[in-house]
Amino acid sequence: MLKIKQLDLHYGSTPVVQNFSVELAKGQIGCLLGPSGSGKSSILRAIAGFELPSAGEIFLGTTCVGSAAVQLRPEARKVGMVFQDYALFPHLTVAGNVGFGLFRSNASIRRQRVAQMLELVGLAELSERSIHQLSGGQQQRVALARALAPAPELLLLDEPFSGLDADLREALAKDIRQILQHEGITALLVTHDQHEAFAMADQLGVIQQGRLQQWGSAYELYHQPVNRFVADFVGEGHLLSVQRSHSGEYFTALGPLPVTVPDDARWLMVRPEDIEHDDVSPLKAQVINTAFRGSCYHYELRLEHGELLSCQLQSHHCHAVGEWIGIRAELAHWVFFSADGCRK
Ligand SMILES: Nc1ncnc2c1ncn2[C@@H]1O[C@H](COP(=O)(O)OP(=O)(O)OP(=O)(O)O)[C@@H](O)[C@H]1O
Repeated sequence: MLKIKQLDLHYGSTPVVQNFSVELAKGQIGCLLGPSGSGKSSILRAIAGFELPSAGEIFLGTTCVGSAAVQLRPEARKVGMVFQDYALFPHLTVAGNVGFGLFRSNASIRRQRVAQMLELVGLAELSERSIHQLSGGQQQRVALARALAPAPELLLLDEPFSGLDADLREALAKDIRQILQHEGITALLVTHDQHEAFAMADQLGVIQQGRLQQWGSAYELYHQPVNRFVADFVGEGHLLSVQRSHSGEYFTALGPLPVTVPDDARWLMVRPEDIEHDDVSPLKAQVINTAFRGSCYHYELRLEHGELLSCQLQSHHCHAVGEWIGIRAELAHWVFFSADGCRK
């Protein structure tokens, strides 16, 4: 449904996106994750038709809608957009906002479609309210209903939840996923927030300085990151230095490695769930920070020679900062990186 092939974007002579390729099948939800300024919004704007590619091609279905030579007008692309600030019209009611893009339809079809969209996003009761009488989450639903009303083939969502608090963001992300799946709409979301990305997307891409580092499922990004940047950006974790003894045995600060270690492995990735508390373990770590997270405590730990780790323990365990506790490594995934940061 959406195919982007080797896209390059420049602002003036400055390259902002380079050799970017991804594909989404019909009905799939994709997500672009990356630090501020990495080029995520520029990619959405190019898909919507607001930026001209300097190289590469953007296909919607079998039609090339954007390349250095082809630039289909934004309104001819059947692409809907939902922005960070909702961009709702304050002088129109909820229904007026949702029906805004349906100016080509006659009044009765427009009324019907607006009612259907408001039903879909769970706001049927509020159709005559003005925008300022809605909560942030309700406004976001109106923005979604407005973007869906003209039946776009592709929906682009640029940081759609960033004005909302964390709990609402995740709940809304799941609701919107259900609505999009129900309607069979292909969507591409941009966010900084990986919880939101995991709640919503089938396929995720991590971008660094305009270059796609990895495109895959949340599981692949978390457990099989292609490089240190993706490992750092997705989820939490630490890297322990891999050493080789005179006898040829590989080890880290956690002890000998019980698996085959690739020759030039330099770092081992350790996620918080890889570390368990074990009072009788000879391996000790000092608690340097704690954070209560309801179902668990999150601990930052320091090993004897200064290496850092983190772990999550059930919240009835309560260890004070400064305390030494016994720990044990229980790694289910062995992810090694070479000195240049690539996964081995
Ligand atoms: N219209 C523009 N003219 C010139 N430079 C721009 C323009 N828009 C964005 N940029 C620059 O292009 C780079 C990518 O910006 P973009 O908005 O695509 O990043 P982003 O990953 O979406 O960032 P954020 O997460 O902060 O929204 C940044 O360095 C930005 O300053």
